[in-house]
Amino acid sequence: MAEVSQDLTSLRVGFIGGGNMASAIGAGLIRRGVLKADNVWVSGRTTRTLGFWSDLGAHATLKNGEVVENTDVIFLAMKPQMLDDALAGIAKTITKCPPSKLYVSVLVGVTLEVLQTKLERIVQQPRVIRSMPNTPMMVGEGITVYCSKGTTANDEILVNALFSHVGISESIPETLMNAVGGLSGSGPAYAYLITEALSDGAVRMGVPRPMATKFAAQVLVGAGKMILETGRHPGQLKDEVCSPAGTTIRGIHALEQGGIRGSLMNAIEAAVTRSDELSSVPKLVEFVKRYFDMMSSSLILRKVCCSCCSHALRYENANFINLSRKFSSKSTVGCIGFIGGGNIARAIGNGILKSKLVEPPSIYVAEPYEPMQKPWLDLGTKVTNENGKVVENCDIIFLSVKTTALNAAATGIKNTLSVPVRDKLFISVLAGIPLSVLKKVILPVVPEARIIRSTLNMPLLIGEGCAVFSGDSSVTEEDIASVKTIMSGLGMCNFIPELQLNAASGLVGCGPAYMYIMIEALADGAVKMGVPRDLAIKFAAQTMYGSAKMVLETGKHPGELKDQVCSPGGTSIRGLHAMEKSGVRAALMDAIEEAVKRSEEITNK
Ligand SMILES: NC(=O)C1=CN([C@@H]2O[C@H](COP(=O)(O)OP(=O)(O)OC[C@H]3O[C@@H](n4cnc5c(N)ncnc54)[C@H](OP(=O)(O)O)[C@@H]3O)[C@@H](O)[C@H]2O)C=CC1
Ligand SMILES: O=C(O)[C@@H]1CCC=N1
Repeated sequence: MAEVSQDLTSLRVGFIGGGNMASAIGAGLIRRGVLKADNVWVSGRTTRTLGFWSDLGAHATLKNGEVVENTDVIFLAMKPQMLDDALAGIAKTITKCPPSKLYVSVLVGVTLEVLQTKLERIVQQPRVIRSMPNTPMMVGEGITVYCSKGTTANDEILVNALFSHVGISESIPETLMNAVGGLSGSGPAYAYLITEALSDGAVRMGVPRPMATKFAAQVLVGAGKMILETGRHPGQLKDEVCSPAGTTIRGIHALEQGGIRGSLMNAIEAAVTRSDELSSVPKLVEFVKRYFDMMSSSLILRKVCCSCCSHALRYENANFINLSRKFSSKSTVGCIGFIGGGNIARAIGNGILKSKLVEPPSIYVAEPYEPMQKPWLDLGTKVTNENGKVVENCDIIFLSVKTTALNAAATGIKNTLSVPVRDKLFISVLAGIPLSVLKKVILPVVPEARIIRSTLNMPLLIGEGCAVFSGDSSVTEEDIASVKTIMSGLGMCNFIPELQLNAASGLVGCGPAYMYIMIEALADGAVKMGVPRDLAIKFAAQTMYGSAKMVLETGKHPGELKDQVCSPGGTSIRGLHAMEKSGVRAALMDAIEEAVKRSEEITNK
């Protein structure tokens, strides 16, 4: 396996083709300090992408031969249909005979056999690795699979080390390359489309656009990471988000009615079919001809409007979002209580303990159901049947019972208090229950209680949650600081007006369940095309996670990021077409609408 710590700063790396994929790999590695910009050489057919590389401090040239002469590892990073042209470019511009070099192809569908045969035109016995990376490498969360021919063990170790610095990297048999590529290579495009559609659904229900896109991306980050870190089945994780007769199951129903699983499987099959087509040499030749015909007419267009066509990926100039996810405003919190010790309470409790905000004995949990008590006892927290005990001992109390159990929880407090209490901060996680109702139920039992209403999601468990809070004027600045401190290790935290809370919860609270079934469906699609199940689930989750992180870290529109994945006439656009035909966007918007309607039903009960 790769030695990720291996020092690669003296390695000289070349890219023939400096577009989207080369930028994701090369700029990702340079920005992480893995490669020195001065050791990177990049060539293009035109100057379109070269300015980006010069600005980065790399050597940019129109001569492919210069790249081969000056580097040890050469990435072939042009479109598959431009391979012949690029190799001819090397032969034409080389000034001295290239010694043995390692070639790494990122070309979708082009087999090792074809690569080797073609490379033999310029070098004897070429060492070649066929790889399939993806663009979230730019933020260090890519996936690369590769296979090789004629290489040495050191070549594989080196390439694995390079790719491992910017994400997951695995060697697989060549027979699986197209199938995995349909999931991981094209997958970011599906994930961006899903992000955009979730954001549209939330906007439709009244959430402002920047908030909707940020929450949608964080839901993908959290869900993907939950699968990768817990190793649990996506279906199991989905079940934990779906309360009986709750909001999420309504959303899931809408997704299933929209045929979401079939549609995602279709997307993978369509992309893999296109890879298989690109692997077939006669079809490739025919495609090259069509491509050149199209290119000659688009070159005329380019002359007319070259300023607007000349945008390459310019990540360093991109409007990076300062997420301020981890709050620095530290406020001290005393003991923290939970009335109701179920899934979401455990997610919060685990997160609090993981971030070492308090020790386990400072957490009090009232939970009557014995099997639910066990995990809390195992954590070393104090567990009781008496709600009153929790309220007496804690200043901040999470109300985390089922929505239908609110009145019973308040009665439970009243009946088990040994002394009168007042002036506590309650944070309700009950979907749909408005502040007015919460106050009516809590204030008679705990006078002067300040109440915050929230929607949180399960990826809190691994520090990648998304939480939204609302409170009225009784909630103090100090309360807000305490909430932010509690949330500091749990993920993204936002205060919003109560009016927007139901709409946001249709995305934030329920969203992970939508993601889990989509990850499961993407994995099913890859399994259908021959990828082993464990790899398929891991790659599907990582693809979702990495793509969502791209949206959050680059601040670019998901549509723009999606375009960077979709090569003209390539595999990803085939997959997207399959998804659009089955109405995936409408299904996702319906899911949010249904969940919000259910929240409103609960609110108005
Ligand atoms: N985008 C993605 O998400 C992924 C892409 N890939 C693979 O990566 C490869 C590149 O895709 P992508 O980066 O998106 O495409 P881009 O169009 O963004 O980049 C292609 C680059 O190749 C250059 N090029 C074209 N012909 C030649 C030539 N004869 N000599 C030197 N350079 C040349 C282009 O220069 P110019 O602009 O001047 O024409 C451009 O810089 C494809 O093979 C694709 O299958 C694999 C996985 C994911
Ligand atoms: O769409 C394409 O063909 C390329 C390969 C995988 C991702 N983008």
